[in-house]
Amino acid sequence: MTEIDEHGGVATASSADAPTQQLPAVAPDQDPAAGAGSGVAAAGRSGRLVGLQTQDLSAWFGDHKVLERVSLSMAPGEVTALIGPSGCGKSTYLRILNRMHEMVKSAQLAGRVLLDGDDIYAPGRRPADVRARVGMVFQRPNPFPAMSIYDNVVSGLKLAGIKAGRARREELVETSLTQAGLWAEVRNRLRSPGGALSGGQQQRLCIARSLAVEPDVLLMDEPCSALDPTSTRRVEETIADLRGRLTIVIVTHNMQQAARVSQNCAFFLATHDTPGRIVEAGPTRQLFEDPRDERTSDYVNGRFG
Ligand SMILES: Nc1ncnc2c1ncn2[C@@H]1O[C@H](COP(=O)(O)OP(=O)(O)OP(=O)(O)O)[C@@H](O)[C@H]1O
Repeated sequence: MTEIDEHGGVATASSADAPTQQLPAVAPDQDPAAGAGSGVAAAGRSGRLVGLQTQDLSAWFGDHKVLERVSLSMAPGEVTALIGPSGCGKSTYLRILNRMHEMVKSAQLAGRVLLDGDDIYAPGRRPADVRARVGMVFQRPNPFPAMSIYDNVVSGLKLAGIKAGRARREELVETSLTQAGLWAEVRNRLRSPGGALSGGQQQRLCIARSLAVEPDVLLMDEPCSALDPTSTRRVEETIADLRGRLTIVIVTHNMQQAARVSQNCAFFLATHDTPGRIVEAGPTRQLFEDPRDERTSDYVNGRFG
């Protein structure tokens, strides 16, 4: 088991969780260009589309094991949706992908997380560097309410420790707000407080704040669950526009949303005495129209959860 100390350091792993079983994974041969829309450039700092992969990932809070050997490939430039009933470990899994899991004191994990083939938990890898490449948007929009729209976007850079001159900041603010689908609505009031925007606009502002850092991956934890249907649609349009620019992993309880926005899907399931595992993962269309596992069929058709 890999122990994470409170500073984000990682101690040695024992062989207790050595891989014994390969769980279903998204086919690695999917064509990333298929998600590239109209041939737009990759938005990430590395200038190309980058994939994310977990290998036999297990996680604990204290003695409570919440994830069991989760192996999954999240294809570059595509949207992967994580679905499953409440408590099956989706958010925990997502938080492991950008080293936020270790912010909980009792948190532990085993297994590997590979960003573009490199282990984000390798000794010496700084959590802040990982979080600059793997951004996160949360369930509730959390802009700084008193800070201007402009400064909210720029704050992403400051939080990530990225220095940028005034011209570069202005360019990033416009680009990020444009990519987040908010520029046209706020371009004439960039100095107004972020808190004065509607809930849906605030969520797109938070997306812009994440994009300003030019991450390779954007994690979204139920980004529309606090939004009305119109705002939800705008955020979904934003996700569709971002497809092909960066790799997106989204947790959602909304099956229609998973079907609308994602190209790949992973169905997680836990029981009262077994930790969360992936039951089935693959192209979204297959999971929804021709699932291999009866539990997947029952879940996506609303028969439980
Ligand atoms: N900070 C924490 N400390 C202790 N246990 C936690 C913590 N966060 C989550 N858990 C536990 O881990 C398990 C997985 O929770 P998690 O939030 O990852 O599930 P989820 O599938 O995202 O659920 P939901 O869909 O309701 O958000 C649950 O049993 C939960 O109680």
